[in-house]
Amino acid sequence: MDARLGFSSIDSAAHQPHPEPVVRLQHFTRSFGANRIIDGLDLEIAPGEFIALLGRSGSGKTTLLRTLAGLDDAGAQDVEVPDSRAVVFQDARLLPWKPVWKNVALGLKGGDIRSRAEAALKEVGLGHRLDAWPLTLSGGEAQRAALARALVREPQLLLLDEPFAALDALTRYRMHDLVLSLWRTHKPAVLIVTHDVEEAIALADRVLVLDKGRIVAEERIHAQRGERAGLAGRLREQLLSHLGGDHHGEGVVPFARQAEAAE
Ligand SMILES: Nc1ncnc2c1ncn2[C@@H]1O[C@H](COP(=O)(O)OP(=O)(O)OP(=O)(O)O)[C@@H](O)[C@H]1O
Repeated sequence: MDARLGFSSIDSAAHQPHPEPVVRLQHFTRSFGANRIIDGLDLEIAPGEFIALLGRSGSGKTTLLRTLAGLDDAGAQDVEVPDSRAVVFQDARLLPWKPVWKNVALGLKGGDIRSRAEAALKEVGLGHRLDAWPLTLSGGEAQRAALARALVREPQLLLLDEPFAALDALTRYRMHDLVLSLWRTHKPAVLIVTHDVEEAIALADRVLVLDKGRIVAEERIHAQRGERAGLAGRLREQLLSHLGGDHHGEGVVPFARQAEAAE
């Protein structure tokens, strides 16, 4: 580990204890016709771990997320995931004919559904919009409602597919704070798909870079989230180099080793 920068290659993390993973993919492959979109991918996610998945357009991020979400039946037999999962997409996907609280309560079973939905909406800062119609919400509010709808189910795995991509920068930063606070409270494992390297660095315990359906780089970030601004520059450059690079099946390249070689 590079103590100055607060991040390390996956090699140095090998000595840490490994709790039983909530997600396990072993040599997972998914093709559409002749196109292999996910190519022999190995992935384990620990309980409560926060993972960011970066990758260029078409690298297979959404295909992987849909697989983990159970939205893609093909190959599902090779995929170990928890039963309790929830997904938040780039668009909030609220039903416009139901008030916000009913959107959050949709599909809930058991007693006092309204108060559970209400508590979730208060937690995301929407306690004052319980009876509002979805079309009257701002983009940020709609995503808050989508987060409430996901978390009211107390998922073990929360999947976020570019959830803040359509928001302005300030709203996005607020959503980052909100997601981190919800994550600390509810402790799901999280996988966020994003194009935004800063977002990945700000949020994740571990950043993966996907290219042509393979993980070509992997980075653990140890620094406290409030102290990440300083390491963003160098890590950002390294992650960007993997997003723009041509990998030809080299496998995972630990950044720290590359950094050492460069010094
Ligand atoms: N149902 C499908 N049928 C055929 N091809 C598909 C299907 N779903 C995805 N693909 C193809 O798989 C490839 C990867 O798509 P995917 O949406 O996973 O990429 P992505 O990394 O999420 O891209 P983006 O960042 O642009 O959303 C693309 O070439 C896409 O056209």
